[in-house]
Amino acid sequence: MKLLTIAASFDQEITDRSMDNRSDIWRGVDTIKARFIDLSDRVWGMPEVCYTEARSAAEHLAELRHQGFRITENVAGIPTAVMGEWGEGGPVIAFMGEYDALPGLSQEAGVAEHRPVETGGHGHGCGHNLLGSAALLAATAMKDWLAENKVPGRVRYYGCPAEEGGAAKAFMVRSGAFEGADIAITWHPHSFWEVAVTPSLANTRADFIFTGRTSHAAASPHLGRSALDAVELMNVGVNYMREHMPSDARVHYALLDTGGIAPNVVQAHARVRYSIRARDLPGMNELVGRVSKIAEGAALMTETKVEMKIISAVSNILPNTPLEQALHRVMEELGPPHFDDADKGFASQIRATLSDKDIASVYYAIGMEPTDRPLADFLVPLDAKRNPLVGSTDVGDVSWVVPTVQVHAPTVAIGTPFHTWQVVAQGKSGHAHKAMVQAAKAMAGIGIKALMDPELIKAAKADLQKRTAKTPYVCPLPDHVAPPLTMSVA
Ligand SMILES: Nc1ccc(C(=O)N[C@@H](CCC(=O)O)C(=O)O)cc1
Repeated sequence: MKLLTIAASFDQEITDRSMDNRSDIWRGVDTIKARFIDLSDRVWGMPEVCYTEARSAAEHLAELRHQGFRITENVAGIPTAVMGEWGEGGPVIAFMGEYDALPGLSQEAGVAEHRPVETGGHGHGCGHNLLGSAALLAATAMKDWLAENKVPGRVRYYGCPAEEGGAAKAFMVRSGAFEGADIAITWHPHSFWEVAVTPSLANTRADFIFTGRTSHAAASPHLGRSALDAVELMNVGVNYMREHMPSDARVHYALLDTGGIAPNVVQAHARVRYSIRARDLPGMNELVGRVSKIAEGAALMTETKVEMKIISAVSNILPNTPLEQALHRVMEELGPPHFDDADKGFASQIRATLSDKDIASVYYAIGMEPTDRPLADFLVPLDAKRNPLVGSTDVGDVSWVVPTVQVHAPTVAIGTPFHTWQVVAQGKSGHAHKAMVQAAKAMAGIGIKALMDPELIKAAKADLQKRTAKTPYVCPLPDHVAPPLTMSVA
């Protein structure tokens, strides 16, 4: 902490001192950022999907050890989940990182054309290489600041695997891993520089496993009962349900087992995975019930048997107004990343691979008319007239038990759709590195603000209390469901 030279009034003193804290911590981020940019690039180069992030988690663990955090491995019984804590007493500020990749998105870095490194290989199509590394950078800068200024307080870094479909944070919340945290801070790569205020959908992934009876499809079709027919009928039934569900609900499916490759063998087994999403848990549970009735109907029609197996589930995100407002002020003070001509040049090449609709769609989400800028150089107003187009995230479950806030930082050319090769291609770019450092500064900035201002933590907790008073958190994971550690290898 700097000694104060100008202090016109007590209020002024508080403001000036907290400004000083933030500029100190931002300098701290700059001092150590190179290690974390390297970490992000290394994780980019070892893309590992859903619960198989052994090397990526080991990289994060090694950095936590190097920085002197107290380590908890195997969080919630998940081998690729890790937690580090540093400090004593005071409030507990939690930073959450991710490092899982996506299947099928292998792509070279730094080129503006689709060029897989390895056909069918994985890739960081959601930018989680940057996500985990910048969250660890923020946690480390905060730890250094606490050490230097001898301020009581604890900082935690949660290394969270399997955000893409594995709901790791929901399992971690269920196991009590977030107990004791006063606030939770994270970020996500994005087109824009803003406080993340868009809601997310509660989401359950469930497999419907049909069993029939095999038979010769020409000689004795009347003796066979087709599990594949049942899957087809179930999908038709669900497609008819669509008209009669809330317009913001989403239901989609993937065929995991179609029963074999021979049309002349009646398919005795088939499996379809559903993702069933709604704006809140009661809405989602109702839809899960309806989809499961349709599955039973399909089994009845085909004289097959059906078993429903929940794979994972996440809650919707609860906003936190005091934290969002405080973070917005921090991001205003900090400003967007400063991109240079090389950054803008590469982003313009990526932009040329996008359609006008891709670009219009992200501007529509923040209620703005499209511009020609390749990269975001402005802060989206907190009260922008948003038209959110939303997915789901396991950050949702954390937000129900700990006041949570998230940064969006512009790691990609404006309009880049996520889960595409273009995100992977930009994952080690100059603009992604600058945006990840800026995200770390915003996270460390709000972290230090909360740590030094007990009123902010109190207000954040009161906001959470108010939002959950009538609808307490009920974990969407049934008790018997364990983390689906082998879901991506099955
Ligand atoms: N800031 C973001 C957070 C999540 C996602 C995302 O694509 N999540 C997946 C994961 C879904 C889940 O966890 O249930 C999805 O919506 O399909 C994208 C941006």
